[in-house]
Amino acid sequence: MTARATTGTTRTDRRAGTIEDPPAEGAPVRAAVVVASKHGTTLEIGRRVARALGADVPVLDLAEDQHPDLAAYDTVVLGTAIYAGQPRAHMKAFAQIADLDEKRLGLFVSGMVPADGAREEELAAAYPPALRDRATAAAFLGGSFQFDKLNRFERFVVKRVAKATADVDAIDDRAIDRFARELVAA
Ligand SMILES: Cc1cc2nc3c(=O)[nH]c(=O)nc-3n(C[C@H](O)[C@H](O)[C@H](O)COP(=O)(O)O)c2cc1C
Repeated sequence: MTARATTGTTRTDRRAGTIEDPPAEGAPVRAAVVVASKHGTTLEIGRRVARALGADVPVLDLAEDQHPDLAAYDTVVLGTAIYAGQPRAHMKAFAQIADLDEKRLGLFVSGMVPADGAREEELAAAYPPALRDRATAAAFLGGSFQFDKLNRFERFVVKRVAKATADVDAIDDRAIDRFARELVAA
């Protein structure tokens, strides 16, 4: 499996397990965003978070069994999509073993449950308690349905559960800005 590391837009594939091109020597950038996305929305949110944090913040789309080396970064953001109330399995696995003790930490989830729904529960369930307790910023940042990316079963679930029959963009840019500001203010 390869990983995709990007800075805001598109970069070429990267070697699994590392973020190549750490910040250039002397550059002020010390943050990285690691996401687990199935259909691309969490990756897009990760890119927006990265842009809000500054120039040249890399975004890594985590692949299965991947353990990116984050030693070069003092600030790390983890983001995962939520399916059936659960985070992506490979983010769950990575969050359990990643060495993030010394990092300023941001945690987010991408989902489409409505505002009066289980957002806090989904966020709370997505990451280990030890990470949640010491996260500087943690937030539900919205999501989207893009029907052309969903398989037949997923379309069925979305129509049935979310009552959506066409694309919905509910990425929460205000929450993204707030999240990034909280993270850097600490
Ligand atoms: C089959 C299916 C199940 C989903 N289940 C949930 C859910 O339980 N809670 C939620 O908040 N969002 C749920 N969503 C919405 C996704 O989390 C949302 O579309 C997200 O932005 C997808 O991110 P991705 O494109 O990075 O995979 C579901 C979407 C699909 C297609």
